[in-house]
Amino acid sequence: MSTELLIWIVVVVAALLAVALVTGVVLAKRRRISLSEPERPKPVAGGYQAGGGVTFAAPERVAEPVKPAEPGDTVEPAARPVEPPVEPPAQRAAPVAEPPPAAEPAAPARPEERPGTAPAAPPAAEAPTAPEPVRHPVADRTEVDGQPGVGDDAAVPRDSVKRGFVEVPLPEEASEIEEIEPTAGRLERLRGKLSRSRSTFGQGLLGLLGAGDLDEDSWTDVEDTLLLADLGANVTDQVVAALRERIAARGVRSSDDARALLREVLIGALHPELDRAVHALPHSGKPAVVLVVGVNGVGKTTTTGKLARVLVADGRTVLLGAADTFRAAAADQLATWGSRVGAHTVRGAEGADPASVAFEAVKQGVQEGVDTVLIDTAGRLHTKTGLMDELGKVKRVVEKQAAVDEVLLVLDATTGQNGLTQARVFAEVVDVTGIVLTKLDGTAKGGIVFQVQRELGVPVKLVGLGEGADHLAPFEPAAFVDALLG
Ligand SMILES: Nc1nc2c(ncn2[C@@H]2O[C@H](COP(=O)(O)OP(=O)(O)OP(=O)(O)O)[C@@H](O)[C@H]2O)c(=O)[nH]1
Repeated sequence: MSTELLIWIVVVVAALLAVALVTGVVLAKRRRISLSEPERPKPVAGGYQAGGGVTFAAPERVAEPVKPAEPGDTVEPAARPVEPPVEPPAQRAAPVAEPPPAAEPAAPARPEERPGTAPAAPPAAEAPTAPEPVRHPVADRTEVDGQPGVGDDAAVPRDSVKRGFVEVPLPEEASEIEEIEPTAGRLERLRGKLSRSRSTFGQGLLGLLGAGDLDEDSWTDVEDTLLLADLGANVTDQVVAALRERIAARGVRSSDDARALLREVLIGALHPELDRAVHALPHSGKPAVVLVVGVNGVGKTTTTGKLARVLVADGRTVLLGAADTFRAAAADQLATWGSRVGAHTVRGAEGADPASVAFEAVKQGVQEGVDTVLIDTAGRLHTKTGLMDELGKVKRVVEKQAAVDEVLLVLDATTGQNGLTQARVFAEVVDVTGIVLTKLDGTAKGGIVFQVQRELGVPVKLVGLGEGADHLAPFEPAAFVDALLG
């Protein structure tokens, strides 16, 4: 081989090596670029199984672009202008910035006028006339047969003058943020709390079905047991029909057979396929907004606090909005829950416009970049129109800042049919996306879960099983039925 040929071979090999080297560097760079894609601080789409056991999700839909906050945003064009503030009660006055006197209607209580407060709901363009300030009859608790009234049954006038948003100090911070019990398997762990339901419902049915041949009288007893446990006529018919059909097809020879069959039918009646994720994850660069609605006393504030704990335990940041301005203690209660988990609470003065507090809460939530804003609302309105007006306004005003992802209707399981009546009223006025059934520990009528879901066509997502801070569990049909059957 000539020297010249050797030189050519060396040159060609060197050139090939150089090309390979350059290609390698380019590919490596490309790979680095795709790797260094700006990391999202938090997942913004799709759901995930929370380590805590409650499933949280961001909504599937792409949130519609929301309008930036503009002057006049807190009040719809047709809505009443922000009215002059009422003097706060003396006992609450301490560090609360004094609102301007009612005699100056053109200067409603606006947060930007207070030192250290971000601008909130600006007043409507038109200056309101000066109506006589009227106090909310806070002491009035509307009761119907011992139950809180709703819709036309409630009697609290809402035409009183509303005060604007007022920043007040939070109750003393808890000395240290509390340890939060993991929520995985909570329903199982709280199984004992359902014992009253269990004895009436599960054990009674198992006794009847496991007793051998069932005659018409036995089926009537099965029906009665289901009705007594508050399953309601429709669900009872459905469950009995399914049991009769399957027993005829397969027969029941042992108590294990009876248990397996009953379990299968009851789980089916709870529609395990429904999406029970709580839509509380941020999306489109904004916090998720969860409205908690329901009549007074059902456990809205407690549930909001417990839910904040679950989210915080799951590594989320939460801001609470105390839009239940009807009762000052409700805001104190919520702020205390917040301080226990390190969540900030935005609140207004007693009797303030709930929509302005909700607006301010979501605004601050967006500014602070929190994951979730939980808004506790009031449910004391004297007519269905009043309820619709107020909840509709809260929702509309909030949506100027960020989409409302979840409307959780809180129902007290111990109120039976009254709870269902409330549920129907709320479902008519606001688009309920999930139900929280509280006080299941205090009733022998766990069957209300079946009825509520069927009536509203909305899944029960969470259940309250006690007054304890961690007594809120995700609703899982199979675990619930197992708890009932013992
Ligand atoms: N046993 C039991 N009690 C509960 C549960 N959830 C809430 N409670 C209690 O129910 C009572 C009322 O709860 P709140 O959270 O104040 O109810 P609310 O709906 O916010 O009431 P208002 O602010 O008056 O509208 C409190 O004593 C709670 O401790 C539960 O799951 N089980």
